[in-house]
Amino acid sequence: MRDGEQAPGVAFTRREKIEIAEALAAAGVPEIEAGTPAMGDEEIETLRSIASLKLPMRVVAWCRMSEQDLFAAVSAGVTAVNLSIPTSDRQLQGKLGRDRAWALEALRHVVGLARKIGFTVAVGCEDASRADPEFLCQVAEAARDVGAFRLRLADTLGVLDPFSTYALVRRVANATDLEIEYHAHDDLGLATANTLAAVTGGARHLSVTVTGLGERAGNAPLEEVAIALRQTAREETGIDPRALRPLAQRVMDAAGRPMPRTKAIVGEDVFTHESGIHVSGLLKDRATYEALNPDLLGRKHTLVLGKHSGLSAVSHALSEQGLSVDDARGRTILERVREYATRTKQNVSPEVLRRFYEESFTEEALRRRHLAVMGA
Ligand SMILES: CC(=O)SCCNC(=O)CCNC(=O)[C@H](O)C(C)(C)COP(=O)(O)OP(=O)(O)OC[C@H]1O[C@@H](n2cnc3c(N)ncnc32)[C@H](O)[C@@H]1OP(=O)(O)O
Ligand SMILES: O=C(O)CCC(=O)C(=O)O
Repeated sequence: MRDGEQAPGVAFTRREKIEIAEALAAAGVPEIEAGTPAMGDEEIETLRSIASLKLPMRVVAWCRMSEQDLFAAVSAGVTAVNLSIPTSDRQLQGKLGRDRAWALEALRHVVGLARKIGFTVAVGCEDASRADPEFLCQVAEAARDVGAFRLRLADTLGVLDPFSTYALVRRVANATDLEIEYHAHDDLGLATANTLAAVTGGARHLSVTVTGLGERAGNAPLEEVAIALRQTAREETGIDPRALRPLAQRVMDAAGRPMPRTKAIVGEDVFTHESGIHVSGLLKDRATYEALNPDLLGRKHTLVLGKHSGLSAVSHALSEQGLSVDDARGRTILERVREYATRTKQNVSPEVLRRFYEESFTEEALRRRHLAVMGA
């Protein structure tokens, strides 16, 4: 809810954030980063409202590594904070005019203070992907010494690939007994792959956003990570797969963005089949073209008719209307299906298919008469 709402032009109302928090909890999400108290009174009140719901999840406030942000989190009534510090020299120097020694000192001071106040504290390593891994290990050691429970490694600019993610996470995870979180960005389209690589490297906490909504190209999508972990690594996340699509739609509505039809796991078309070869295979044995069982997500396969359909698809669609055709008539109808799909750029509805079926008799009669005239 924090990085997701950083997507350009996305701005949730308090009511929307509360409803999204409730939906996330209902879906089994164990933790939300619900907002940034430093943004001011409205955000603080929203965080306070979410925290007061006492949902079965940890509600975290995102803060810079500063006393000021920490006190804003106190006003927000949350019990957990992510205290973020730039960790690359580029960012430390370029945006703060600081160095590594300052970062370690600020971390010890602010995390120590947060622990005294009673917060559960995670430390966010901004731009960890461009940081010296040795320095990240020092950050981990300092964070652990002053009572943080987790270290977040953020690929803030989305520059890593799965191999470099694995190496980075492994290196830091081996050097600390803090729990490791990985926070991916999708600038290279690798956020989900990198997040899975981070798990293999030792991360047990994953920053994700619904549909991958987030800063610039966004983050790793919750739905992709949850289902990919289950399918490829046999890791259960506790997320209810059936909740993912309604959740994604709710968030897209609040974000004022259309859901891409091809969006993995939750998009309209991801279990829709048009190509003749696929449809023919599915009709014989659905396992031929099914990697992910749609039942898991409360969804089902849909067969549609279009430019790439074959005879099996046409015969099947007609049989669903109680109609049957021989191959010759089926192929006549298939020609019309292809022509229609190309001309209208739409699939053929059952009503249009029925019309093609009915008209195929007239066409045949006309063709017969034409042949008879030619013969005469
Ligand atoms: C990678 C990420 O996603 S980081 C999270 C990004 N999230 C946001 O920016 C949340 C929305 N932001 C805001 O509402 C505002 O930027 C605020 C309230 C946080 C700060 O607003 P302003 O006081 O007006 O500052 P402004 O936005 O101009 O600049 C950000 C300041 O934070 C400082 N800063 C950035 N990161 C850190 C950090 N980890 N620790 C301490 N200070 C930091 C910058 O140096 C800059 O301060 P400066 O102007 O003294 O150099
Ligand atoms: O430092 C953090 O908590 C991560 C912040 C973030 O969103 C990022 O670096 O992309």
